[in-house]
Amino acid sequence: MGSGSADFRPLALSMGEPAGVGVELALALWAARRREPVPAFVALGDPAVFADRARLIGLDVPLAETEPEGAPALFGDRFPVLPLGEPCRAEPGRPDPRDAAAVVEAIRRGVEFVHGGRCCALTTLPIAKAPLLEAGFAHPGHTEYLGALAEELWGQPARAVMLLWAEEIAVVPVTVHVPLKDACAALTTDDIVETGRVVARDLRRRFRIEHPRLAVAGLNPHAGEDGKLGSEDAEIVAPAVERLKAEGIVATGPHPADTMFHAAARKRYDAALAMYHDQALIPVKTLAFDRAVNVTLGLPFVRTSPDHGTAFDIAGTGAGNPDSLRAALGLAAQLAREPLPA
Ligand SMILES: NC(=O)C1=CN([C@@H]2O[C@H](COP(=O)(O)OP(=O)(O)OC[C@H]3O[C@@H](n4cnc5c(N)ncnc54)[C@H](O)[C@@H]3O)[C@@H](O)[C@H]2O)C=CC1
Ligand SMILES: NCC(=O)COP(=O)(O)O
Repeated sequence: MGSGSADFRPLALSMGEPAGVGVELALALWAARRREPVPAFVALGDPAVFADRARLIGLDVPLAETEPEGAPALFGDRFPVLPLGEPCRAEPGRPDPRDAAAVVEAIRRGVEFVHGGRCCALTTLPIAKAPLLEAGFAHPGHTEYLGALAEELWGQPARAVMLLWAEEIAVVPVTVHVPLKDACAALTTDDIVETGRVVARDLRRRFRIEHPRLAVAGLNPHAGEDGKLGSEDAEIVAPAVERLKAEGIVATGPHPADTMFHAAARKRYDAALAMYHDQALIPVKTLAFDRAVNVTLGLPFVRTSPDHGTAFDIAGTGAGNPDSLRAALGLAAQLAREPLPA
């Protein structure tokens, strides 16, 4: 199915939050694989979570426990799953912080499989941040954790950057999982420049855009209105744009964020750099909620995710739309196939 021939390494698919919608979206995509092929993956997590959810939503999905190497050949007939961690306790829609270790383990093992050449890339099912943080997890999201894992396993510094990508829009938040008041206070010229460098490099290397055009948003209304509505645009953002340009990166801004995302404006850039999480994610989720993919740039491997979260309100109903996960799996397989230019 898709790349489900035995010649291909599978994608690693981490279980995500076992109470969330991700589990059933993966099952639904597998169940529909003959109509709409998906790249072969191996799900990493508690097999009972997948089996119970399939039963609950009325899908006939035979599971097969396997190591990654066995997944491509199995994929046509069985849903491949590699058991990890302890049995999970969550019920659909009701997360249990005692599952945190298993959730984190699935992500870590996925990265290890990619590092070891046993999987071609990682796609993550959504996690809920609160139960993980409650259980003592040290990172506010996958992005930050993946940066730390990359440094640990590859032994080189990694600046993990969140890109939300769809055909019609691509956005990058410079500050990510940070409370808004702290994001404003923490924003620095260096952060914008370093993020811009990663985006320009990876759009070129991974997305094959030869001269990526970056549009940098201002922080304040009307990008500060000549300093009358805040000084950060002139003092922090504008110097970052100048530094990126001086390095030969095509960058413009600071642009008033409210007028950067309409159709004509989006034609002028390949990615928008936003100064905080919602400035980036509101436009992409408004325009392309069921298609957009979260891609982590700046890593020595490919990681994608659907753009949405755990959707506890519909978990266990079978009503979730799997299209963003389908796009995430497809993009991961596509990016992993492309050899990286120097
Ligand atoms: N990549 C990840 O791990 C992500 C995790 N999250 C986490 O998810 C949790 C819930 O976040 P929310 O802000 O509520 O966002 P959410 O995306 O989980 O849900 C927002 C709304 O969209 C709907 N929705 C989401 N995915 C859907 C799908 N596939 N089909 C149909 N409807 C869908 C939900 O039912 C809900 O009404 C939080 O803990 C958040 O941290 C959020 C975004 C990404
Ligand atoms: N809102 C996007 C999001 O929270 C996803 O973050 P991550 O877990 O992929 O870092």
